[in-house]
Amino acid sequence: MKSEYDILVIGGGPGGALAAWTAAKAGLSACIIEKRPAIGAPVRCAEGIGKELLKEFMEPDPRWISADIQRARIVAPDGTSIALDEGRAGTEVGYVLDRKFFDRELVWKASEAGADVFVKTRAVAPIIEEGRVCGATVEFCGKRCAIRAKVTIAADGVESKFARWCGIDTTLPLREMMSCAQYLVTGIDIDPHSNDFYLGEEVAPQGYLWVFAKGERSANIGVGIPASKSKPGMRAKDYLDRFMKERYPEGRIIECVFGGDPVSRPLPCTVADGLMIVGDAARVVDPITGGGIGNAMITGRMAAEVAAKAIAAGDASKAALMPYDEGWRSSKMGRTLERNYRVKEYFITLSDEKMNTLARSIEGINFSEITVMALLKEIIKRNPKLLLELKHLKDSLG
Ligand SMILES: Cc1cc2nc3c(=O)[nH]c(=O)nc-3n(C[C@H](O)[C@H](O)[C@H](O)COP(=O)(O)OP(=O)(O)OC[C@H]3O[C@@H](n4cnc5c(N)ncnc54)[C@H](O)[C@@H]3O)c2cc1C
Repeated sequence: MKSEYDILVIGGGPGGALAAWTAAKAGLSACIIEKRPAIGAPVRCAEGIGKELLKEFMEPDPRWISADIQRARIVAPDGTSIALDEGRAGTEVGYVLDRKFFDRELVWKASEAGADVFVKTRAVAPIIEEGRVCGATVEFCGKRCAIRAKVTIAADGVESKFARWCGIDTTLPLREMMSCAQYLVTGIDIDPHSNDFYLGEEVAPQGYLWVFAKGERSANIGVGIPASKSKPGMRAKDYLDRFMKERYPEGRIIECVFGGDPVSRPLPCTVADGLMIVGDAARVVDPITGGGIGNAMITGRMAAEVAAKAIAAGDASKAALMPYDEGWRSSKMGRTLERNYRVKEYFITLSDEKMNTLARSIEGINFSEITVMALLKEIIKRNPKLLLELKHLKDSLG
């Protein structure tokens, strides 16, 4: 293990992999450390990703795609179903990945480009000198050593501690952390090309339940509810078990996933002297869908591009790294995150009755685009009084 790199990346998920891959392609020395013994496992994700977003990074490969999704269904509390069909529409449906292989592929690409990769290697503390982050103390097989870097990229996911250790306030109210439970289920009758979303107080209060096809007779079936709502007997797992019993009693559970998903605004600042924060650690997760794979990749790539320029100029100060923070915030991704946060804050206040009314108002419509925006515009068109309730969203809705 070398003790000095241009870029040290903490975490081998999609955000970290893209940061290291981009840095290595730019000719920088880069290293990823991952605390788990294997990249990509265990999976803590429903594995859905948009097609266009994925293609920005890689051509889809059947080795790491479990299902090609062509339809989506949103099911309101009273069973009213809004069908979205890719044949007639754009592409916010996409693929269901096999993240065990997908994450490995990304890290493999980083390694092929020249990045070093160390698994079972955990960052235990930052190295901070004169207020500047200069790398991390890492633990590997019980031994500790220092890895110094011109820029350290915290890509340590939802449980991120690194940024906090560097003095950044990363506290998150419980109501903005989704508590999730998911089963990989086989032996069930499903539409193998559909992703379904169920809403309502009975299935997932202030959250949603998903059935994401994983193949002909398999699906990721999961529930996310705000951690603040999770109480004995009303945890995400309880809602999931009830749904499974009612809908898929024949299903065989071959994998369980429990984890958190932030649905907050992103961190107020994602850079410091010598430090950049990407992916879930920066909380760039879509507050409506809870999706963060693509945004982790976008921020990972963008961080490394800015870091490369800063290193070339011999200046890795906060000011020199700031174009990363400004860049993603003003990008389409950053604007969508802000808009969807506001939309989510409104939608979690809706009663089941109101959700049913809104769903019924757009039932049977042929959408020309499958996007949150398209759905929202149609809902507003059919329920103009909503505009009063959504006054604060007017600017972002355009
Ligand atoms: C139940 C569930 C379902 C989800 N479904 C979807 C979905 O369908 N679509 C979607 O887009 N997103 C989904 N997400 C979110 C998605 O999983 C994340 O947004 C995505 O993985 C973020 O990538 P990342 O690289 O930022 O972090 P991660 O993928 O979490 O990677 C971070 C890595 O850092 C490592 N690490 C942490 N601390 C250290 C340390 N101190 N030292 C070394 N390594 C460390 C971790 O072990 C981990 O491997 C879901 C999340 C959950 C919980």
